[in-house]
Amino acid sequence: MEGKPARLSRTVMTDLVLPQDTNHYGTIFGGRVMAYVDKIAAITAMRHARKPVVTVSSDSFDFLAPVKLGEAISLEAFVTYTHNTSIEVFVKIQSENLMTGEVTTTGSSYLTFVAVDENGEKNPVPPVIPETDEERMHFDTAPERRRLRIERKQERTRRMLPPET
Ligand SMILES: CC(=O)SCCNC(=O)CCNC(=O)[C@H](O)C(C)(C)COP(=O)(O)OP(=O)(O)OC[C@H]1O[C@@H](n2cnc3c(N)ncnc32)[C@H](O)[C@@H]1OP(=O)(O)O
Repeated sequence: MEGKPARLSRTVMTDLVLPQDTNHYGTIFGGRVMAYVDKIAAITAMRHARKPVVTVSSDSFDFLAPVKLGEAISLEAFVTYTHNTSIEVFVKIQSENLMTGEVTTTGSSYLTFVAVDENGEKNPVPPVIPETDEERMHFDTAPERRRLRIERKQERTRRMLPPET
């Protein structure tokens, strides 16, 4: 399958933080941010694969700074790595104080998707071609992240099994 540059699926999304998005501290709900992250990452993966995708994994999520009521939340996502049927997407989250223009990075995460066919069976994806220094950095470090995820999944699966008698 022919490779595709990461820039072709890069996705940007901005929204205004309204009262219904916030908790009683006047800052955005963590769950709302995670929903945005899953959505933008899924759009990016589908733009790359041009097939339906399902989320199989999300890496740990660090909330570095709150996003406040009345600020803009901006997310940027791009494909960092592909394997046979899986696509890794990096998402960066920033807030912007619309009065001052101050921009703060508030979090980031990697998500992994699997492309599926009409029966929900896994399906091959085109390789990604990194072009910028940032894309190459994420690409070069991806095999190690993939290895750790697979290890973590095996360990969790083992822990969910009933103890042997
Ligand atoms: C858009 C949405 O939000 S969908 C809703 C949430 N997501 C879902 O419901 C998905 C539920 N899961 C599934 O349906 C199945 O696990 C499937 C179809 C995705 C995969 O089925 P399986 O045949 O068991 O897949 P398998 O274990 O071979 O893994 C498929 C690929 O995913 C990768 N993978 C699987 N689990 C993980 C994980 N936890 N982390 C990272 N990669 C993973 C594998 O390495 C493999 O990659 P490769 O083909 O590129 O080498």
